[in-house]
Amino acid sequence: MVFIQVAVPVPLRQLFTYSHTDTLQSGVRVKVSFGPRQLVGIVIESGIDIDDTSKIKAINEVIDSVPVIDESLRKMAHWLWQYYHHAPGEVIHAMLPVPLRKGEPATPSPAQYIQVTPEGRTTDSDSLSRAPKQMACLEAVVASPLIASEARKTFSPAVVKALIDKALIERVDITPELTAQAWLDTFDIGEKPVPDKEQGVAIAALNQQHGTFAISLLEGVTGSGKTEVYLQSIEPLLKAGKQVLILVPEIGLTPQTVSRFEKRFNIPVGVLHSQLTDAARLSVWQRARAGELGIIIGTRSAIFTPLKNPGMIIVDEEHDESFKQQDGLRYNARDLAAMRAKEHSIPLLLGSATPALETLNNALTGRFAHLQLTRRAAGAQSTKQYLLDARDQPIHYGISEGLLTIMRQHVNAGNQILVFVNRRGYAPALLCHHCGTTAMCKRCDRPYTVHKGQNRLQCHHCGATRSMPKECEACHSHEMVTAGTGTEQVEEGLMKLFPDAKHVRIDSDTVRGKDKLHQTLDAINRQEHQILVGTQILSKGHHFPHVTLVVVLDCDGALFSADFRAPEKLAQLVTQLAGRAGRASKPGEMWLQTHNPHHPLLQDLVNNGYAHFARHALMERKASALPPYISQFVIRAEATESSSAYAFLQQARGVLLNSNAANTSLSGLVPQMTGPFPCLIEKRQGRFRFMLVCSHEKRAPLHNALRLALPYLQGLPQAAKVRWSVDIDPTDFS
Ligand SMILES: Nc1ncnc2c1ncn2[C@@H]1O[C@H](COP(=O)(O)OP(=O)(O)OP(=O)(O)O)[C@@H](O)[C@H]1O
Ligand SMILES: [Zn+2]
Repeated sequence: MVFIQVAVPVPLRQLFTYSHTDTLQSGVRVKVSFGPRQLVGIVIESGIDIDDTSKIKAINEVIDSVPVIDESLRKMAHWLWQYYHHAPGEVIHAMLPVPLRKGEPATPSPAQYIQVTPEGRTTDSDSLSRAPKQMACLEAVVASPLIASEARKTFSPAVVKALIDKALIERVDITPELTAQAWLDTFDIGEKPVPDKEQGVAIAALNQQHGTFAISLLEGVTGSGKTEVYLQSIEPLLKAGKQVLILVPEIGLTPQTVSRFEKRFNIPVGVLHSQLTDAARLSVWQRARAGELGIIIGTRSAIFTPLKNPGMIIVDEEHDESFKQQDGLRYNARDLAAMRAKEHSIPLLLGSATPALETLNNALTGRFAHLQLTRRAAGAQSTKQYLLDARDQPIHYGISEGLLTIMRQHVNAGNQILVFVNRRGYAPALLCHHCGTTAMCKRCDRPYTVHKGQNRLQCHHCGATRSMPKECEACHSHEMVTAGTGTEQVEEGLMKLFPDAKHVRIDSDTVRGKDKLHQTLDAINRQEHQILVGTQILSKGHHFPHVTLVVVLDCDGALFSADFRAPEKLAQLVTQLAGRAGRASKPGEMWLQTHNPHHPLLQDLVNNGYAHFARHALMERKASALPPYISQFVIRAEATESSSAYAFLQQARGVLLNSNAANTSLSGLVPQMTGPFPCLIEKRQGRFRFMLVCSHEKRAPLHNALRLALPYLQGLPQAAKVRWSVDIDPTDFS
């Protein structure tokens, strides 16, 4: 009898012991009984010693003969549950594609193909001369078997059926064979520009790092040719049969990036994002694991993709918030990428025009290599930035008259303009003109956003919608008015102000799904639209060669946020938006409309640019003892009674003080705590939300304090009444 430690997918911060007749390899999946349920777990260690064996249950079934999680990923899993203080079983499940979590086979299953029959092989295809489609299909199948569904799509189901009826082709189940380094069959280096001096320096530096662990920040202004540096620095790796994993923030970015990589190297690229089916994700996982794919491009969770011959990891737009998961296992894929690169002894490249302050600090202190591209590629000029003082100006649909004049100049010159609005919908509130009562989402205590096109109200915190009220709930007056401006209203206004210009709105209401976004972006670049109105989506890495003006209608809200990261986020957004203008031959400009034209942040950003702002912001963080100069974690609690959430965190505060004081004589190990105080969004979906922020100048004692406290937190009397969670290195305080 062998005792085996298994990670079981339950929200408990521990491993569980089961028995088996033989030792099992670490990383294979097993089915085990857990209470009344049967769950799929992962073997962590075989042959452990335990004292009391009386209650140990046997493993019900061993699923894999080969581990689904290799040693390097196992080490990463271990690091994840230690560092994020998360349940091991949940960590491992998060790392696996969904079908594998359910216990389905890890190797490719047979798929239906069509192949040529002996009769078909000897048939003279001229005999089909009167059926050219059948002839083409037969010729293709003779060359190599085709996946049945794809053959039906290419040649039509009728053609396939006709050939089957004539017994020239037949259906067979074939298990796809995966071949390592299969991409080398077609690998070819397409046309590429000659790198400029700075790109050349960066590429040479990266070439030196092959086969060793190193982290580099590629800090390159928008349009400076960062992607070109990625392409040229991975070229020798791919040629040598090494795989490259590239993380990108948004799904909208993926199509453009993917085709650029595919075209350059004439190889298939594995794509991973949340809109794929489970089966498609599994297929990429299998092909990457077998070493068949040379390039894998994906969003956050792609960092868990197994690689047979890893050569390099790239995180593009590394500052992007989407790399941090904000629920469940709250990991940061950028930090994980560093762990993985270290484990595989390969380089990690972080690229951004607006690096996160954490990353920039690592580069400035020499922990990361610092590569810089200070000029735009191919002679494009940088975008000039200006502040537009909106005070005392008439405002139409959120646009001041001064701004309108500038917009007219660009529109009349036949150029495209991009209008950024920070919220979707028509207006962020609906109120009664008579008594002033605002239509509120009761579950979130927040005003509903007006969506005029749908004639509905929607809560942007919980997603709840309701029909547009005809009268005020409080006084029954029929005069309802909107307050504030969203994309829908700005679009409506622009239609009136610029009746001859074609416009398009881009926000999550108008572009659902990546295909719609992709089509819209293509239409923009074919100049089918002249005025683009939209939200954050527009800021994400798109190449708009015809845009010469970017306007930001309202950035004042972010200037006074309680979140210490708000200035950094605003500066990144503004700089990325500015980066969409003047990317080709025509110069671009950006105007920020504000009621605070003398605000130091805006002045610094507009006059000195992000690079200067960021270095200055780092000094401020240091002076105020904020990350990256200290470490933080947050305990959040939510409950239907606000007193329960508050009381739980009060008790948690006590535990953190006492358990650490009891366990150590050094009072310096007790974290500094602020709170409990309400989250920036105080209530969501009927639950009141509070947080306790814990900080310490050193990471190790901070994590140690949490480790000591966690078992007590689970047992607190209030713990059963609240939903609570721990967030390590939090980035979002909403
Ligand atoms: N050395 C070069 N010579 C000529 N053209 C180049 C060169 N490097 C890049 N380009 C071109 O310049 C444009 C911008 O380059 P690229 O997309 O690589 O920049 P980027 O820094 O990744 O952009 P962003 O971060 O703003 O999305 C592209 O059209 C690219 O083909
Ligand atoms: Zn709500």
